[in-house]
Amino acid sequence: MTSASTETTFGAEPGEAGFTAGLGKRHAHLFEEFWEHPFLAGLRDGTLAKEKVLHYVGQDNQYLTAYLRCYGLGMALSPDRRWMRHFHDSAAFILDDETHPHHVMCDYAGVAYEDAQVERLAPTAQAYINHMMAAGRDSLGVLLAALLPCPWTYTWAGARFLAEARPGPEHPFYGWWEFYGTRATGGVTDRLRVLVDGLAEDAGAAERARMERAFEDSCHYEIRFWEMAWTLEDWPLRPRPA
Ligand SMILES: Cc1ncc(CN)c(N)n1
Repeated sequence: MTSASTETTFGAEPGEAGFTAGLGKRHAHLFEEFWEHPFLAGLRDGTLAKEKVLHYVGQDNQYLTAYLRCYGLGMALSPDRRWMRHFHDSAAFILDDETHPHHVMCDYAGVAYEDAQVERLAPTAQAYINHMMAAGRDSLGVLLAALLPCPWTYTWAGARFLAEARPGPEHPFYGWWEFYGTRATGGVTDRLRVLVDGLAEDAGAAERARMERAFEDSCHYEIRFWEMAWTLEDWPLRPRPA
């Protein structure tokens, strides 16, 4: 990508005819599946079992740590300082702001944030992380396409729930929905979409196809991440004969 096109892709709104708009249309069914998953339904109606919430928080903290490492890969692939500024600011958002939804969940479960942390990754969280890290060994476009469903699915669901249900502060997960559903957090998705659109414009057909596959796989992983928390997924061993 040239620095001239970098200039035009920072800070704008994603276009309706851009690459990511097409991704959103072609993979809309995955967003719906994400929305309908019982874990997210439980976040909507406030009935989630506390142990599922805590399983999610422990795994998600590790996931976001790995996501930050992917920003490090992005930093290494950055063609100029504007891109570096993007990764720097995005990392600060995760480190300083995105701990808030986890605190909301820990309050719900009545457990201190520090006590909700785990070291061992569940299979699905590990697989999602491996997928993002592999994308970081491809190109900046493939990396960012793999990273895009993370903010996009959550901010899309957050805005939808706030608009449809208008939850109040008495809702047990109000702070979680409020965080992901506000326009400020939605801006994270918009900025990333603009960057991916710019990279896709400059990419050849083969790279664009890898970008789409990386995006689609991450959408699947987002749904599986709910499933991991819902089923308390671990590394089970089959019972061995005595
Ligand atoms: C797995 C996952 N995906 C997305 C988000 C929202 N950034 C998150 N916290 N965790």
